[in-house]
Amino acid sequence: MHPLLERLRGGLIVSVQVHRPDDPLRNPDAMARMAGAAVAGGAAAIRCGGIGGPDDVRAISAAVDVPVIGLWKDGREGVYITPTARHVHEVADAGAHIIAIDGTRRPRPDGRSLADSIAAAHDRGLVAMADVGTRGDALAAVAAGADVVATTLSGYTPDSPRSDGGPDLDLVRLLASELPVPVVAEGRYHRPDHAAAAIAAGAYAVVVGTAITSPGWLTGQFRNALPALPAAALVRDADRTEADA
Ligand SMILES: CC(=O)N[C@H](C=O)[C@@H](O)[C@H](O)[C@H](O)COP(=O)(O)O
Repeated sequence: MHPLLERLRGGLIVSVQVHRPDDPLRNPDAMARMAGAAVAGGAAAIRCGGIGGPDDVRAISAAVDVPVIGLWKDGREGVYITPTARHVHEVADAGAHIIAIDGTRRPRPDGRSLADSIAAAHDRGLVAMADVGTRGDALAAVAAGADVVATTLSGYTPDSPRSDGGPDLDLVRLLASELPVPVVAEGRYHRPDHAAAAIAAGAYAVVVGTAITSPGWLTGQFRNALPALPAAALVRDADRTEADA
């Protein structure tokens, strides 16, 4: 096993990404500070890049002393997580140690294969993490050379419907019992007991993103726990009369 992966065994990997172009935190320096805070809290590694791509990976790689799993989300449909070998090279140039790559069997925007993208990571001396949605994806990704498999895309691909909004622990359990490479649990681990359950299910490490690094999401959790505001308090500006102004 790659020595870098040894550092992740049993650990919490924190995903530091924004998900919307208009997120107020969409800024490489803000992301680097968020990553620093996660490391101070005990993160074994940082997963980062997302729609910020190489700029965020560069800022975070310079700011933290734990392994950096870099990715670049380019596009919104189909294969968009580090979708081609060109994206792999740019994330590698930005300083990532591990490259997260869409590891599904769907067609890629440049018509090339997952094996090509993994070979690009290996050419740079880096670890290739395949983000999969199903057992079939995972087996194909290992055959294509993936060093580690993550359950990131379970619930986000047409052949992996999301059942209840929670994490896919069944897939973690299945892959951990079958694959010859480490399996990382990722996707909708929103509570500490979810993360513990992932390790108990055989995950090598667990990634938590939204529940730690999205203040907007966290705010919504608290707001939604409060009783609904009375209708009178919900009058919108558009509903006000001139006399109100
Ligand atoms: C499906 C997809 O594009 N997942 C992305 C992959 O990097 C991120 O948007 C997620 O935040 C990340 O996987 C962590 O998951 P969660 O935020 O649920 O803890």
